Amino acid sequence: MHIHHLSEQNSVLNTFLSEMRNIDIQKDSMRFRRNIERIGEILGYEMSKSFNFKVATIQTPLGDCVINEIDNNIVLCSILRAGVPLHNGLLNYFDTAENAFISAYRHHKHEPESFEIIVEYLACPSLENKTLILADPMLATGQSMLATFEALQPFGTPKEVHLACIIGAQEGVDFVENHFDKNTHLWIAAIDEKLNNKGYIIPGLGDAGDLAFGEKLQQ
Ligand SMILES: O=P(O)(O)OC[C@H]1O[C@H](OP(=O)(O)OP(=O)(O)O)[C@H](O)[C@@H]1O
Ligand SMILES: O=c1cc[nH]c(=O)[nH]1
Ligand SMILES: [Mg+2]
Repeated sequence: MHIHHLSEQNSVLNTFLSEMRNIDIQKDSMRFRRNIERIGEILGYEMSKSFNFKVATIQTPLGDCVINEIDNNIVLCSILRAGVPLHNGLLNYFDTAENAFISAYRHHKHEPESFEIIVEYLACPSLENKTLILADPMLATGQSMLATFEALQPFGTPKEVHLACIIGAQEGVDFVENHFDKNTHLWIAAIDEKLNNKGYIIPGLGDAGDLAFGEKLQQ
């Protein structure tokens, strides 16, 4: 797996990450969503450098201009709920991408420490020979990412796969590295130390879906 750990290099990305983690600033859900979206834009920009480009000639008002254009057919798939603002950020830059949505949520069974991943909703175009971007801000155990990828198998074989995340636990990064093809790219803003016994990333930021959209009742 090609791991691109973006906060290894200092940039304005650190400001957005810091605001998302900050227990006071993260209470502003509009800013929290906007920071996810802004990081989505940064992930998209960095990812685009690995795409294929083709030479094209466009006309300006003053003459012909030869430029390199992205030559990938992109399908952007995000995992509900917290993936929605990340999806929007990526779509701000890949504005002609096709789109897929999938629900994958943790269903806590009897003990709070144990959960299973439930996939219920899936809307997806053909993935055959396309560039698939799987977007989810949090990569904790990595199980949602893998469950999503497996649920997408009937829609075709993508030419390349990119995982777009904001914060991952080292354990989740290792998990996707072990379960995805070695040519897969992981674009991730920060890699944190560990998971706690409820599967939350430490230090992480808390529950990204709840911070973005409010707390939900457990089913
Ligand atoms: O790597 P994993 O251990 O699978 O955990 C990561 C998942 O947890 C979060 O979603 P959550 O289940 O909280 O749903 P939500 O976005 O609706 O809050 C997050 O957005 C990922 O989808
Ligand atoms: O730390 C975590 C783990 C999973 N999902 C979140 O939103 N946060
Ligand atoms: Mg959540």
